[in-house]
Amino acid sequence: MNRVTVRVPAKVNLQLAVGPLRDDGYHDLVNVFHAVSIFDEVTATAETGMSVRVEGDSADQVPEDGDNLAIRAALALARHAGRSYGVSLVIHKAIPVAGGMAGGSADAAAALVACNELWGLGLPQEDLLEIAADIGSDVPFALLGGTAVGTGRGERLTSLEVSGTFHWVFALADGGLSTASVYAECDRLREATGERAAWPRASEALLAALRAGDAKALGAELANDLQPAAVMLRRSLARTLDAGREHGALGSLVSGSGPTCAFLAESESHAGELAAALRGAGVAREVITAHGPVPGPTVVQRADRT
Ligand SMILES: C[C@@](CO)(OP(=O)(O)O)[C@H](O)COP(=O)(O)OP(=O)(O)OC[C@H]1O[C@@H](n2ccc(N)nc2=O)[C@H](O)[C@@H]1O
Ligand SMILES: Nc1ncnc2c1ncn2[C@@H]1O[C@H](COP(=O)(O)OP(=O)(O)O)[C@@H](O)[C@H]1O
Repeated sequence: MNRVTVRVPAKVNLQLAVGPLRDDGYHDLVNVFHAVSIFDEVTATAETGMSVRVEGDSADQVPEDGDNLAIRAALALARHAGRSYGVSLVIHKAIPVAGGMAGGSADAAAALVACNELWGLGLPQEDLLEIAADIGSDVPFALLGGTAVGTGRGERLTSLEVSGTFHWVFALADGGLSTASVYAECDRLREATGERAAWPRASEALLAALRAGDAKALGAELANDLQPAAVMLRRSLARTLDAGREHGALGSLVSGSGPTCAFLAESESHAGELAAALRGAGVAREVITAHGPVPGPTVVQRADRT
């Protein structure tokens, strides 16, 4: 077998509590991650060198060199194994780029899973999680999927118990936002307003809503400390969020560092109606529906190269 294809989901953050800036330039977080049914696919084929090609939505905005997070993941795995393996990676993108839905982290996680299998390494999840944390704060969750709370810079994970399925609408924006700039804007706003960053804590009400599968209660608890910063950097998001509330979303928030906005619906049919209303309101480049939680990276095809 010399070709493996892995499907990997996007995430939305249900709670993102941002603590003070640390000496290493990161922030301590309570980050409740939730994997949703928008998927990239990464195909890894055995080759002598390392290469990456990107196809699909906004492929032109993704680097096809050593800056690509999937290639960085493959290199880190080869280094961990102590061998100079090669691989050609083809990424089919559907997750919005620089949209606060961790598409790059998802591709890195998919590359770890695909190359672990392609190269016959058989490394346990524990080792992959450690390699993942060195690539980016969101990459460990991208390996795990489902719903989980991340502490530290988001890399220390505990899976959460969730009942049922939640139905979401995502409003995709034109262009992305840089994660580092949004954290920096959050610090700037706090300094300007004299607000002291509290030590981040998980919301018990949010965790209870997840356990109970109670969409209404979850909608009321959605919270993102990066939202004011994302809205400050992209003023049009305020109108997008308002439109979701006006059209009956149970809860609305910016996903992570944005600019994608997420709206929680009561049911699959409500999500369809809400999506149609948001399209009609003209407040987004594109509006899509999805559900969560979904599992992390999944091998969808193993084949011999033809
Ligand atoms: C905000 C979140 C929410 O899940 O993701 P996105 O919404 O961008 O996808 C994450 O915290 C992003 O995680 P990730 O995109 O992996 O960030 P990293 O590559 O580790 O860091 C990029 C930059 O973000 C800032 N950063 C990141 C994580 C953290 N806990 N504190 C930070 O201050 C730092 O400035 C860092 O240099
Ligand atoms: N495989 C990849 N997919 C998407 N972006 C990538 C990838 N590898 C590197 N990047 C870079 O990472 C940046 C942030 O990507 P992404 O993970 O999509 O957004 P976010 O951090 O907002 O969730 C992009 O602007 C791009 O330059």
